[in-house]
Order: sequence, then structure tokens, then C-alpha cells
Amino acid sequence: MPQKVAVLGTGKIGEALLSGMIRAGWSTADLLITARRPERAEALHARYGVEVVSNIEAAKNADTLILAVKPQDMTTLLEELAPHLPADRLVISAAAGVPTALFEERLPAGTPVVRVMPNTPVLVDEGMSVISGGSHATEEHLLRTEEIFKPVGKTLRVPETQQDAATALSGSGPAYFYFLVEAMTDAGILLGLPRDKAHDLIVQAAIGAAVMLRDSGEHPVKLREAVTSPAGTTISAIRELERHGVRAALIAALEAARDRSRELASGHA
Ligand SMILES: NC(=O)C1=CN([C@@H]2O[C@H](COP(=O)(O)OP(=O)(O)OC[C@H]3O[C@@H](n4cnc5c(N)ncnc54)[C@H](OP(=O)(O)O)[C@@H]3O)[C@@H](O)[C@H]2O)C=CC1
Ligand SMILES: O=C(O)[C@@H]1CCC=N1
Repeated sequence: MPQKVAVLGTGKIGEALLSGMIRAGWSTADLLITARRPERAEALHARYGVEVVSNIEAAKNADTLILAVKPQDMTTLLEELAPHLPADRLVISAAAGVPTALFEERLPAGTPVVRVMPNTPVLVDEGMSVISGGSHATEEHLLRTEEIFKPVGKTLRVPETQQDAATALSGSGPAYFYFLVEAMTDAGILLGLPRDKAHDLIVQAAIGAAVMLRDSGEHPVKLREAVTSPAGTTISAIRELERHGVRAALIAALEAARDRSRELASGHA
């Protein structure tokens, strides 16, 4: 019998994963989704042709459940699922902060739980999904999880103690780059460029830099040094970045994201 996978809470990340699974060749007949609002359910069904079911039906009929609701909604969802979930189901959580121990406490004894922190570039098959198994998750469960997440990017296994840090770096990571592009586009406008041209220049610089970081094998310092000519333009910019404490700001920002992930552990609002 083919494995059925259900996405429970098909919001931004749930839909991104669903679309990735379909691109990767999963049959829509092997997928189920759940949504809280009927209009959202209808829109998703129209867009993907996947059957929309209740959370309880998903618990009964899917072999693997991907829980993609907000951390603050997780406890309510687990209360709904627990009485109906056979203990052999694989439960994958994509929620920031929430530890596998909380799922193990609230779901039937022995339920295998895998915690995954994906990011939105799964939409373009360039995601990163950071994976940790709970205490009942076997190698087979981790492989099943990787089978779902590998087609939409890279995967990395880490001890669960590193998940809050991974969330700060990787789950939230794309947002920092969008923020930088937005700020640099504003700079382009200050320098007199039209917005669309400023945007294109910065986006292409970002893509070029990202591909070089990934493919050259060079340390980022080396790559930056190659751009930084003596008495040139780049060093003038770098001096301002250092003067304004951008490096320290980034370190503090990621530490704040890590701390927020820790806070979400118990479903904090
Ligand atoms: N966005 C991202 O980049 C990432 C998010 N995550 C994690 O993914 C999870 C979802 O985040 P995100 O997609 O941004 O949030 P969204 O709010 O977009 O998605 C959550 C979805 O869950 C639905 N929902 C809530 N409760 C239930 C329920 N009981 N039954 C069915 N559906 C329900 C919501 O419905 P409604 O539309 O009615 O509110 C919403 O559509 C979070 O735990 C987050 O930490 C992880 C990695 C990256
Ligand atoms: O902002 C958040 O809480 C989620 C988790 C990681 C990315 N987005």
C-alpha cells in the first residue's frame, strides 16, 4: 500500500511543502490536507486537487502527518488528534520551538515524532530542512522524513538541542536576506536609481554572491576581499557597515530569534 501523507494546517509553510511534494511527483491521491477555514480549504482543493479532510480523518487515514500549524495552535491540535491517532503513525512537526518531548507527552505512547525546521525556499526546491528525531523515531522514520523534504532542497540532521539555533539561522534566514535587499534597494533610490533597476541590480548581486558562496568553496572573507580594491569603493562601504555595528546587530538579531524559538517551546503567545 502506498504511504499516505497528510499536511495538517496548510498555511504558508504547509502549502509550500504540499506544492513541493506534488512537483516531486507525489500522487495527489496519496496526499491529504487539512485547513481551519472552509474558504481556505476550497482554495487549496481548487489549486492542487488534493482531498481536504478533517484533522481526525487525517489522523486515521494517513501514515505520516506533517503538523504545520503555529506553535501557539499546536496544543489544541494535539488534543484533537490524540484520541484518534494509531501509535504507528509518523508525526512530523514543522513548528518552531516545540520540542519532540511535548508531542510524545500528548500523543499515544510510542508515537514516533520527527522535528523539522524547513524554510520558504522549499517553494523553489532550494529549501533547507533541519531534522531531529524524537525518542521513538528510528532510522526508518528519519529516512521517510528525508524522502519528503529532500526533493525540495537540502536536508541536515542535527541533535534536537541545536534546533532553536537552526531555526534562527535557517528557518528565519531567508527573511534577513529579503530585509537586506529591501534596505539596499532604498539605498539605490537615494543614489538616484529607479526602484525597478535598483531592485534588479541588488537581486542579481545577491544571486551571484549566493552561487559563488555555494559553488566556489572559498571562505566568505576571501570572496569579500576579492571585491575590495585598495582605496576603492567597497572598503568605504564596509567601513560604514562596521561603524554602524551591522555585524553585532546581526549576531544580536539571531540570538533574539533563538531565544524566541526557546520561548515558543511551551506554546507561548
Ligand atoms: N513561514 C515560515 O517560513 C516557516 C514556518 N514554520 C513553522 O510552520 C508553522 C506554520 O507557520 P506559517 O505557515 O508561517 O503560518 P500560517 O499561519 O500561514 O499557517 C498555519 C496554518 O494552520 C492553520 N491552522 C491552525 N490551526 C489549525 C487546526 N486546528 N486545524 C487545521 N488548520 C489549522 C491556519 O489556519 P488559518 O488560516 O485559519 O489561520 C493556517 O492556515 C509554524 O509552526 C512555524 O513555526 C517553520 C519554518 C518556516
Ligand atoms: O517566524 C517564525 O516563527 C517562523 C519559524 C521560522 C520562520 N518562520
